[in-house]
Amino acid sequence: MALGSSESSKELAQDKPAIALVAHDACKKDLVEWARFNRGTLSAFTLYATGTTGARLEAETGLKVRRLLSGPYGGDAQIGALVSEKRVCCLIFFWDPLTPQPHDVDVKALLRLAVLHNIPTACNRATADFLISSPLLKRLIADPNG
Ligand SMILES: O=C(CO)COP(=O)(O)O
Repeated sequence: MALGSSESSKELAQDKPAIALVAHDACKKDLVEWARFNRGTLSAFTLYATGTTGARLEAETGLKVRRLLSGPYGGDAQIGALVSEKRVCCLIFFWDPLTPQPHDVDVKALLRLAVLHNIPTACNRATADFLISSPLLKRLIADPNG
């Protein structure tokens, strides 16, 4: 998979569980704030994000992010593939309920795949708080393959 950010091969080889992070433009500030607040926990995971979301997360939180394509250019579809292969344990997707998106079909497909493959998904900050503080997530950090 083509990744946008440069990481050492050592980091790529680490067997950490992975989380996917995505936010529409109106929600990016909220996601960045949430990620900054949860920086410690998130650093235990490999983080994937769509292009612009990932760039903001890296710049504003210091977290390392594997950046995929921007959402409207296929990033949601790439996250959908990770979800379908169960390569991410959670999806944090702050989607904008007030603005039409040119790639709405991709957004819908991603959310459908997350439900289909039973991937825990947070679409707002309150749910993301529950997810990130779940004991199940802590168990996954301790045993990524468990
Ligand atoms: O459009 C998106 C999700 O549908 C997000 O894409 P960006 O992170 O590239 O803005």
